[in-house]
Amino acid sequence: MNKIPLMVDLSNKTVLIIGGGTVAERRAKRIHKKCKSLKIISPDVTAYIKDLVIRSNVSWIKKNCTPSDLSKQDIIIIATNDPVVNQMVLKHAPTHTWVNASHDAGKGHIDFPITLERGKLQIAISTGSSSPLLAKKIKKDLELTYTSNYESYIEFLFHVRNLVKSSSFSKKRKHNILQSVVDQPIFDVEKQAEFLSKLKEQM
Ligand SMILES: C[C@@]1(CC(=O)O)C2=NC(=C\c3[nH]c(c(CCC(=O)O)c3CC(=O)O)Cc3[nH]c(c(CC(=O)O)c3CCC(=O)O)/C=C3\N/C(=C\2)[C@@H](CCC(=O)O)[C@]3(C)CC(=O)O)/[C@H]1CCC(=O)O
Ligand SMILES: NC(=O)c1ccc[n+]([C@@H]2O[C@H](COP(=O)([O-])OP(=O)(O)OC[C@H]3O[C@@H](n4cnc5c(N)ncnc54)[C@H](O)[C@@H]3O)[C@@H](O)[C@H]2O)c1
Repeated sequence: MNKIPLMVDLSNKTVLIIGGGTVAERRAKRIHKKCKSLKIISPDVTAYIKDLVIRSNVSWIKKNCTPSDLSKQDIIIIATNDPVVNQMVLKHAPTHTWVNASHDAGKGHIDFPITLERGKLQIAISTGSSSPLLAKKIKKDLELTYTSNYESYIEFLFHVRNLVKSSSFSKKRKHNILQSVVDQPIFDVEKQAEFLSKLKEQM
């Protein structure tokens, strides 16, 4: 296992998915709003992908993939059920392109770990392809700890941190405030607003 977790901005990246089945659909769902463009090459696609093509930046080229389709892409996701095609893409993908090999993760440069999202909080879980089902179970466990009220709490922490960073408080005081809102979490939205207005008064 040679991979490390990274947060990636795809907003100026072009993505190509080869295949239009279950895995392609999962990937398309996850990234279509985040990347510059998303192209899908496959003789057929799921109903969900067809709908995406109608209402978003996703395009579908209805054909079998060939080596000449692989140039000029920042990211290529291999998601066909044909081992010969999957192998062909691995062989012909340009060297600068990041490849996700959903049939055999070890052959690609990037994986799509399962994630738990609570607004700005994102927890990605990888078992290094040992057990995607364990990753799914761990997500379920974490959902019980990081409940939906973390979404507003994370937003609150974001505002506190920005205020503290822009303040002229001493380094020690800045640290104490940032530590206190982690040690004593405030989940109540009204109390969060009170905390922020008191903080502003002190600035
Ligand atoms: C958690 C979840 C999230 C998601 O995909 O969104 C996810 N796989 C899920 C399900 C699942 N995947 C597979 C099965 C069949 C049972 C089994 O094989 O165990 C099932 C079970 C099912 O379908 O219910 C087969 C499989 N998966 C990968 C390979 C290739 C390989 O292992 O090399 C093969 C063999 C393919 C083959 O045999 O041909 C690879 C990946 N799967 C990952 C994530 C990433 C690693 C996460 C980690 O490190 O733990 C990685 C690297 C992603 C990537 O491809 O970048 C998602 C839950 C979906 C949900 O929420 O319902
Ligand atoms: N990474 C994961 O999480 C994961 C999970 C399950 C399965 N898999 C693996 O991912 C691959 C896809 O699985 P799936 O469940 O989405 O399969 P699927 O059968 O639902 O879809 C396969 C798609 O590939 C298309 N295809 C076939 N030949 C093609 C070609 N020459 N060019 C372009 N497209 C072509 C088919 O038309 C179909 O749309 C398989 O290799 C499977 O073993 C990965």
